[in-house]
Amino acid sequence: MDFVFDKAERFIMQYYNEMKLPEEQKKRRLEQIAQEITEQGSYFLSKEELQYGAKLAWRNSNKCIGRLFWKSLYVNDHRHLDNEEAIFQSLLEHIRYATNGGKIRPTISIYAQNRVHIWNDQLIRYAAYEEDGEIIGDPISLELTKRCQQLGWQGRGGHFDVLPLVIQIDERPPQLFTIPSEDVLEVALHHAEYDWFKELHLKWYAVPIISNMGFEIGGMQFNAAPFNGWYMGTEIGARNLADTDRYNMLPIIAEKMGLNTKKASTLWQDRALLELNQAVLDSYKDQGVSIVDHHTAAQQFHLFEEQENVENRTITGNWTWLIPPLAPATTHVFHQRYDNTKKSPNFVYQPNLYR
Ligand code: HEM
Ligand SMILES: N/C(=N/c1cccc(CO[C@@H]2CCNC2)c1)c1cccs1
Repeated sequence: MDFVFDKAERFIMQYYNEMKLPEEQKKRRLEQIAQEITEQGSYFLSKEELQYGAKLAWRNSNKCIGRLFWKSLYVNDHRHLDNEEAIFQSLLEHIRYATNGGKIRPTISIYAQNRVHIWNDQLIRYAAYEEDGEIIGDPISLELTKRCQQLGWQGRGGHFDVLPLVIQIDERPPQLFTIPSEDVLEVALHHAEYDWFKELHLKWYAVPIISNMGFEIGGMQFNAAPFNGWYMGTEIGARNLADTDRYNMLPIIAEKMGLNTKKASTLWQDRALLELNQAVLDSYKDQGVSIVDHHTAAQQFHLFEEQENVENRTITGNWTWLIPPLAPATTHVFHQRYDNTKKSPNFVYQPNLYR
C-alpha cells in the first residue's frame, strides 16, 4: 500500500508543481488518493494527470534523441475499452491520426492495465518467412510471424507483408486483426543519382509505433500503451535495411555501385551506407512523409538540453543510444557525457508475449 502511495504522491507533487496548480487542490487530491488506495489498493488517475504523465515519460526517456517535442504528444485515454474489436478500431484510429497523410503526429494510446495485451512489437511491421534456409521479409519478425500462422494467419510470403494486430484480453485466446492496406502509408525508396536504385524495390512504412513497452506512472504500469513519433533516417538506412540480420542490403548496393566488396579497406560498406541513407531521407521528403536526419535530430536534442537547463531540470540520457549509428562523432552528443539516472514516469521493457 505505502509503496503505491509513495509513488503516487511523488507523481502528483511533480504534476501540481510543474503545472503551478494551487497547494490546497494538491493537498485535497493527495487525501483523495490515499483514501482510494486504503479502500481499493489502487487509485484512478484523472485524464489530465494521465496526459501530463505520458508527456513526462517521453521527456524522461534517456535513449530518445527526439525529446525536444515532448509537450506536443497527443494522448488517447482508452482505459475504458474492454473488447478486442473496440480496441482494434481504436488502434486503427491511432494509426490514421498519427499518419495524417505523412505529416506525422506524435501520439500515444493508453489501455486498461493488466487486462489488454498487444503482442506486436510495433503496430506496423513486416513479416518474415523461412524457406529452406532462406529468410523472406524482416528476420526480426520470424517468431511473431510463426505465432500468427499458428493462430491461423496466412501471409503472402513477400518481403513486405504487414503483420496482423494480435490483441489479447485477460487470459482469453488472442484475436488477430488485419490492418487495411489503405491505412498503412509506405515510402518506396529511390535515389536521386542512381537510377538502378528503384529496381531494388525497397520500401519502408512511414510511422514507427512501439507497442511492446510499458508506461510506468505514479506506481502503476500500463502494459498496453502504443506510442509513435517519426523516424530518424538512420533507423531505416543504417539498421533496418542494412544490418546483416535484417534486410542486409549493403552488399547488393555496393555491387550496383561498382565497388570492390572483397576488401574492407575500400570502405565499400560505408559508401553503400551513405547512399542508402541519402535515398531514405530523399524518398521520405519527396513523398511528404515526416523524417529527420541524424544531424538535425542532434541539433534539436541540443535545444532540448538548453530548454531543460533553463527549467532547472537535470538532463538524463543514455549515451550509447543517443549517438546515431552513422557519423556519430559529427554530433555534439558524441563529445558529451550523460547521466543515465532513470526518472519516473517513464517507458519500460516488459516480458515478451509471443516468444
Ligand atoms: C517525434 C519524433 C521522434 C524521434 C525522431 C525519435 C527518435 C528516437 C530514436 C532514433 C530512438 C532510438 C531507437 C533505436 O535505436 O532503436 C528513440 C528511442 C526511444 N524513444 Fe524516441 N523519438 C521520437 C518520439 C518519441 C515519442 C513520441 C516517444 C514516446 C512518447 C519516444 C520514446 C522513446 C523511447 C522510450 C525510446 C527507447 C526505446 C527502447 O528502449 O527500446 N520517442 N527515439
Ligand atoms: N523513431 C522511433 N524510433 C524508435 C523508438 C523506440 C524504439 C524503437 C525500436 O527499438 C527497437 C528495440 C531496440 N532497437 C529497435 C524505435 C520511434 C518510435 C516510436 C516513437 S519514436
